[in-house]
Amino acid sequence: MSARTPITAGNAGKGGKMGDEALLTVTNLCKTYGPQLGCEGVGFAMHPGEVLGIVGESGSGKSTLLGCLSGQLRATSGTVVYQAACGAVDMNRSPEQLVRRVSRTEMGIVHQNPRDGLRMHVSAGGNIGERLMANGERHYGGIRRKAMAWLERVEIGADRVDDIPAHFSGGMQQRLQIARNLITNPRLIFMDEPTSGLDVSVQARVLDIMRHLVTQLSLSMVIVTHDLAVARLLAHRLLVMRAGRVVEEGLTDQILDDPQHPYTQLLVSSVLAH
Ligand SMILES: Nc1ncnc2c1ncn2[C@@H]1O[C@H](COP(=O)(O)OP(=O)(O)OP(=O)(O)O)[C@@H](O)[C@H]1O
Repeated sequence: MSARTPITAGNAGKGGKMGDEALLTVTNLCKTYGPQLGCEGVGFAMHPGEVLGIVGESGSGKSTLLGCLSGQLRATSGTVVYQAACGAVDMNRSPEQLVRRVSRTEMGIVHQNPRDGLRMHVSAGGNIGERLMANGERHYGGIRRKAMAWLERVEIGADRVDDIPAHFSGGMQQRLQIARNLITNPRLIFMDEPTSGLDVSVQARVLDIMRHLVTQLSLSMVIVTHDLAVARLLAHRLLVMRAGRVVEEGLTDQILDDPQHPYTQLLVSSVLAH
């Protein structure tokens, strides 16, 4: 693997403010599906306030890695230790109930397909509000007010609060997913190709909103994308994956401006050629 400048508090660029203690520490992570390799030998540490991009071609293991990091998939071996408010939690070995609780209260997941992250026939307000209820809020009026404020924050009019996501455009559905995930003040957000199904102009708006929210809320984020422009815009640091392994990692601008690994060079040059 080609490794460069380790990320530290202070060299983040892109306005990131990072804490010293790792939020996520991944060691020798491996996931297989029967005989099929998902990912192997993955290790890195991620700090609070950091945006980590995972890039690579289709089938390189990006979604598998994201699934293991977020506790949605159990790894075959290795560890993913998340520094939760209650202490360190191994997302792969801790009891499922604890992993689910930490995931619900401290993490958020924005899926590539809004159908995986939204209830399409529940109102927009209901989609956002149920996250607050799951975390113990019971005051209906307060939940509705907060839901409407978050709709405005992601540039969906508060007057759409009673509409169902099935009646929203693709860009609105992704912005609703973002609101649903951020309303509970998570510390760590996972995004799996959040803009890949959208038109370029719609993508730009969603990315702009994400960029502002990440900065405003000092969020930590892991974003999977095959789009290097998205990675350049949002990520402080990149992991480049190929055939299940991380082949290069480093600060985003360094990797994209001066790729060291032949595979990364190919990836970058194929984008420049378009
Ligand atoms: N449920 C599964 N059962 C069997 N093999 C799987 C499963 N999920 C993923 N794989 C395999 O694991 C490898 C990595 O797949 P993964 O979906 O993580 O890649 P990816 O980089 O996210 O691809 P894409 O960009 O196309 O979503 C592939 O060879 C894939 O076929």
